[in-house]
Amino acid sequence: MPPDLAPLALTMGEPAGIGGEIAAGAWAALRATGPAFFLIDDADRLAGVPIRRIAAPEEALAAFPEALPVLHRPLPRPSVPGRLDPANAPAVIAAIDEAVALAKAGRATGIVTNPIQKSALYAAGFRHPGHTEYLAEIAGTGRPPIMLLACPELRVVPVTIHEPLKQAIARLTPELIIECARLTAAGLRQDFGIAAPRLAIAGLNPHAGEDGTIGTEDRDIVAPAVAMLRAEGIDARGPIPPDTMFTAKARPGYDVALGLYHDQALIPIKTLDMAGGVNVTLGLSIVRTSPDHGTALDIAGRGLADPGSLIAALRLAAEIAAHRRKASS
Ligand SMILES: NC(=O)C1=CN([C@@H]2O[C@H](COP(=O)(O)OP(=O)(O)OC[C@H]3O[C@@H](n4cnc5c(N)ncnc54)[C@H](O)[C@@H]3O)[C@@H](O)[C@H]2O)C=CC1
Ligand SMILES: NCC(=O)COP(=O)(O)O
Repeated sequence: MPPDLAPLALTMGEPAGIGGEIAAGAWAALRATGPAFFLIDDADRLAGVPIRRIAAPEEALAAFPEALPVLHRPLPRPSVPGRLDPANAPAVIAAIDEAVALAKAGRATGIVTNPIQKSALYAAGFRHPGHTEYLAEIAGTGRPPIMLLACPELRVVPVTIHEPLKQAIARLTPELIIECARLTAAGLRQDFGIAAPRLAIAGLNPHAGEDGTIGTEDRDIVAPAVAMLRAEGIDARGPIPPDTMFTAKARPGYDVALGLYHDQALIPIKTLDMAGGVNVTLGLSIVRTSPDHGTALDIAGRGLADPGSLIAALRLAAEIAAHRRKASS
């Protein structure tokens, strides 16, 4: 573990979910190798591993090999696994805000977010569909955020994110696809060190529309977007029939697959590697990753939660930070 690097900041996520358990599991897996991180959470609710309360992120590196460093932020009400409590929602959001502020100040190398229960935050007045959109507001660069999910065998980006499917399809335009593709290509260059990313863009309809005979969106929206991207030098292909673009044979042919809506992009990666998938927000001023799964309220507190995706998220955040450091040196 390089001694001079700031640690990563890990947020509490939904206190009734599995965030605390997987944070403990991730610490146990990474304590000897890093990357080092500290958790912003109520230290009193954490169990199973040694905990070290720290007063500042700068104390985390020394503590990390021996105990999980925690910036203690007491919850208004004790958390109960599986039971949502709206009184704790402000603390969940405050942990995200604090992690972002620390990353912006260079006191954290990046942020890794534990899953939030979106409906619980909406009920408490949170106005953003998820972290991705919230982070774009508080740590964005003026461009739309891109949600990329990555596992060793596949990267995917949904062009439209958290919105009803009907609305997502109605909103599809060549411009929307082009903007998403440009930002994705820039993100892969900056954060993954891929000099000339190859983009595969899914079709919308069965067989990518079969020459306009099974829906016209592929011909009229996706194909012009691909042509424009190619004209400006981006290695884009599509519209590709969505049912075959994720096969083992097809995947090595591209660096990222753009799905036109949330589930078109996320179902393949979660099916392929739920335990190893990582959610990354491209286009922020800070590094942000997250496990690919949600709060798992159904298993919270039962010792069943797999920390694999969080471990992968911590490792990937450190790798992305290293790419950014290299690019700026
Ligand atoms: N980045 C984030 O903050 C995310 C938050 N969510 C939120 O999570 C909440 C629940 O969403 P669901 O659709 O139920 O998805 P989920 O991922 O929480 O659960 C789906 C299934 O996978 C299992 N599972 C999830 N993570 C696991 C792990 N680490 N180990 C073992 N089993 C695991 C659960 O027990 C459940 O059976 C929603 O409010 C959703 O918005 C969902 C995805 C990402
Ligand atoms: N389905 C992925 C997801 O919900 C991720 O949301 P977030 O990272 O934007 O909170």
